[in-house]
Amino acid sequence: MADESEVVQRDKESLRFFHVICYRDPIARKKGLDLLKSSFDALIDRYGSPREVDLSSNNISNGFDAKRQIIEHLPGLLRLSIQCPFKDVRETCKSILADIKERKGIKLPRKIGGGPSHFIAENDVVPVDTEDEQTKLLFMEAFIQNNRVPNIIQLMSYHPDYLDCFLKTQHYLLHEDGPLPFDYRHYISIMACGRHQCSYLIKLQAQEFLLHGGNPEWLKGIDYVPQKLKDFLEINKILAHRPWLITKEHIEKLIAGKNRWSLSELTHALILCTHFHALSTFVFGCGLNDEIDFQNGHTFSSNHVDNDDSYSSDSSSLSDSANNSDEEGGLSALMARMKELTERKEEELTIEERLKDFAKVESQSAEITTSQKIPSPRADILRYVEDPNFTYKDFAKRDSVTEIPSFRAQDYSWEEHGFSLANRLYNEIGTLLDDKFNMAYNLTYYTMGNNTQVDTSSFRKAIWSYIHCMYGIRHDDYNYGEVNQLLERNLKAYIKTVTCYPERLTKKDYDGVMKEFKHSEKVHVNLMLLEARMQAELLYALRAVMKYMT
Ligand SMILES: CC(C)C[C@H](N)C(=O)O
Repeated sequence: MADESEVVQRDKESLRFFHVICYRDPIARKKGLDLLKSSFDALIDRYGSPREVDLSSNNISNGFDAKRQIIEHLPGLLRLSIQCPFKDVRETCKSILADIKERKGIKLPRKIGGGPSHFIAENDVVPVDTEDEQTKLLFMEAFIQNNRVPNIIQLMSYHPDYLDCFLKTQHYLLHEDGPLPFDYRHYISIMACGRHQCSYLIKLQAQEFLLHGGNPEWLKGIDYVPQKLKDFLEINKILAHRPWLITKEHIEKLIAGKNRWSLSELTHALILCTHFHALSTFVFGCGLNDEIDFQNGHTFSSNHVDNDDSYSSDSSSLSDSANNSDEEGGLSALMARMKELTERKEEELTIEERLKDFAKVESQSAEITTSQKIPSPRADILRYVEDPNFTYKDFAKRDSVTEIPSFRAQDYSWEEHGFSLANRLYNEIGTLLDDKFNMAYNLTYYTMGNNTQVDTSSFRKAIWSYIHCMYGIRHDDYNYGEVNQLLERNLKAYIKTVTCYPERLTKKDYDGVMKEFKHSEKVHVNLMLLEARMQAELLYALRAVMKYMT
């Protein structure tokens, strides 16, 4: 087997190799495709010859012989032949593959895993070659930004308006002008995903890290990175699992420390890491498969049996009620409760009553047991993580209840405070995030399962508020009694697992909740979980920055 640095090197070459086609402009793309085709022609011609191949035009010659190069690029070609929004790219790659097989008899890899998610059947997902104009443009955008349409993007495309905001923000955070250098951005993303053992995103970010000139040594783990990055590990850890513990001293330590983070750099880093913590929850919540060209995404063996059940075979589930098929009355009962709440006049609750309701939801949440399937992190993830046993702990069970009161959203809210501070320290990001939060919060199609013209706002609000509640954030004007009326225990358990312990979620958990919802709606719920959690983390982080500054 190749040693690790060789694998890293190979990834890098391969990415560069395929980078030549990532253009919106068809003429530029055509040039790239011609180059790709002629490169492979040259490789095929020299196949078997031990001579080094010189493809100096895109500088990929690195001592690999032609045969090895061809084989190493096959997974990439396979990916492009299937999962690219540009037809010309798909067709060219298909013909190159056919050529390789025909002229040299090389066995081609096959895709495994059936689509972007192992929770959702492939033909229930929006295809990459969709005819829908808006989605098509978004896929093209995503392809140019990421050199691929990642599974995660394909899944989000159930909700194109949201995807639009998402792509803009992620592109801005990772690829546009900003306080942090590119290698730092991708490395911080990797460290963030490490907190939830999200190897899927780690692999994607490691590729980007290399593509943007990152030092391959760093991918050996946190012992190989500059101290400045290491200093960020602690705040990353706390933010990921117990953000209420962040204080201005954490900020101070980084700003005034030996390795001096500027306030802008730190803001960039904090936003990046909240973005990737939250994104990790989405990856697990929707059961994303590895990309086709990742090791688990394809096979060269002809007798490989697709084992899509590998995730569902797990017998542990969220809670006892997971086995209850009728979910406390099902969708019609839920809709009746929603209707009742909307029609009932706003109850005049006293402050004490509201506080009590909040505390009740909070302590009930602490009683909910989540999936017991605790995966042990693999070495390739652990190397980016410090103190892996530090995880979410119920806010209601925090050690110093008196010292850490719940977070009053009215005292420090996204709209009034977080938004402008973010914009001030890192130009424009506040606006982008604001659009994305609003989109996720307000998105509705007025449907629920097979029902149309449904006002779903109370249900969506309950989800959002419940997540904030698990992180100790209280909205004065919300009636927390609604959470208990609208979110049955099993759904709460799912929300808690995805949000706080995403790495523990199983297919059975996904199948066991919101049974009458469509997959697109389950993904919709997951998008809300992602955004509400990101906002919760960010509120704590920005409040600490504000306290440091004043
Ligand atoms: C999460 C879903 C129940 C949302 C619903 N489909 C809506 O249009 O609002």
